[in-house]
Amino acid sequence: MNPALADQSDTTATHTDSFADLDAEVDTVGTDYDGDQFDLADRISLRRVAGMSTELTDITEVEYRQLLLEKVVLVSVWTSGSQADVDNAMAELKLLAETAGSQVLEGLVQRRDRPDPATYIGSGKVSEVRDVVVATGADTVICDGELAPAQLRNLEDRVKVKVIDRTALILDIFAQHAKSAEGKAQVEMAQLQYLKQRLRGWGGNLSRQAGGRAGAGAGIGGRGPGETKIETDRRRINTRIAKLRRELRELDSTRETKRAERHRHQVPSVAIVGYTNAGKSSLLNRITGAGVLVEDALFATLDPTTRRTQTADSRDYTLTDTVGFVRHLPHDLVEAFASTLEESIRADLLLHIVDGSDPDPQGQIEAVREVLRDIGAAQVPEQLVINKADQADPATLTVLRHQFPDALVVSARTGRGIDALHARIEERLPRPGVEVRAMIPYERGDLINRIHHEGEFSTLEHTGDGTLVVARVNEGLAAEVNAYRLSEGADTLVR
Ligand SMILES: Nc1nc2c(ncn2[C@@H]2O[C@H](COP(=O)(O)OP(=O)(O)OP(=O)(O)O)[C@@H](O)[C@H]2O)c(=O)[nH]1
Ligand SMILES: [Mg+2]
Repeated sequence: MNPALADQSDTTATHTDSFADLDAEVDTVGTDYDGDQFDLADRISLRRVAGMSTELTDITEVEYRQLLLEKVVLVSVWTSGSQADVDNAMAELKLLAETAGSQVLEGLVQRRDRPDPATYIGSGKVSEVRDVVVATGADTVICDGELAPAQLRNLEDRVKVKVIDRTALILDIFAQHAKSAEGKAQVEMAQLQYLKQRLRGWGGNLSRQAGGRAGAGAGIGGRGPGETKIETDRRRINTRIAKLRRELRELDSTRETKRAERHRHQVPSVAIVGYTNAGKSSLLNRITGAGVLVEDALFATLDPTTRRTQTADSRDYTLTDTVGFVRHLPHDLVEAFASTLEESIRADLLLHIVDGSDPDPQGQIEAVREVLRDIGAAQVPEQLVINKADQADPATLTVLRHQFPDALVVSARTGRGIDALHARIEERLPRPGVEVRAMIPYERGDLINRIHHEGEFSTLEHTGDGTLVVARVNEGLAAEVNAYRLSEGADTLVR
């Protein structure tokens, strides 16, 4: 082992590997055993060494952490779980980094009981990361997880390139993908909230300043030329957040109007939720022919799309495609996307789509359910739908079927299982609550039409006096149909 890499201060074993050999054996135990590390030179000889390093000379350049990811080194701390878990997590981080537009040069994993409070990875390992950064010409280090501002700062000071965490990475992907005014405002707000906590020097500096100024007699609001950049930035950020919040409230009221409209007509709603890239948009397209963007990319969909469609027995319902979830979805994002996510909370049924071909579908299910709990949608009835059956390992499908007996197995691509899915949606949609018996005159064809879309017929008979109807309808429609009610007591409230 290269002595320069030996780290006496770390008591945990480390495994360092590149993505080319993520499958390599990892040693698991040992206190000061540092793992079967490849000699750095060997490791690097396997990869293209980038010609130039974009080292930052002035640390203030990274102050704002505006991301321009190009050549990155991934760093992760492996605290629990199996080798497969850590591989999956690293593979996902790699996919996220690539989705953000960067080229991944190396993946480094350190096994520790918990991340180092000061530097995330063991402080001794930091110089190893620095070596890799220099040797590969990486310009960014991405850490898996959400790091404390001080951890980011310490790491950045020592590896001397930009260091970002998984949260910032996800925020960046969202920023790149946001298209609608609402989506853009939501992402910007989340980014600003994140940034606000991470202005360099924030904290100590400010209190010193405030004390100094108070002593000099400057009152609250009397911020003059003497204020620090950090303070100015913080105020600018707060002003911007307040403005975004107002904008979002306005945008939300438009959505609220539409939602109220649907509610008045009591159209049942189904929301498609699930892990990112599970095939939610594909399924919306398959069911409604919506033509929504489908992409083999994480977070392709950020704006909810709602389509009206029908069950086989002609009842209308709406189907909404939503933003995908991911493990450890940044809390600021969940908060900023609250209005978008509300579509799910208010739905009558959630179609929870799972990618059956993923290495860890159970992990995806758990992560999605966690976010659902977080946004208060845990009470909404959920239908699990295992997608990509055409691509999934049959053995995995068998296990999933066993574990989740009510789940449906489908393929949005081939159409397999879609009929059963239609039937299941029909079965689980809330039924209209009022049964009516009425003789509807022929000039009220509009009522028949509405019952067709909003209710369920059990009898529909054309007679000399009009159309004899026995049906279940919602309360609003029942009030109108009641004008032609056949006999007292024939309609009963059945809830
Ligand atoms: N083999 C196979 N691929 C599928 C299936 N359904 C979707 N895909 C592919 O999976 C990728 C993601 O599909 P999307 O429908 O965009 O997934 P999504 O859940 O909407 O993803 P985000 O909006 O990014 O969260 C695309 O490349 C699809 O073509 C399926 O049943 N089988
Ligand atoms: Mg999508």
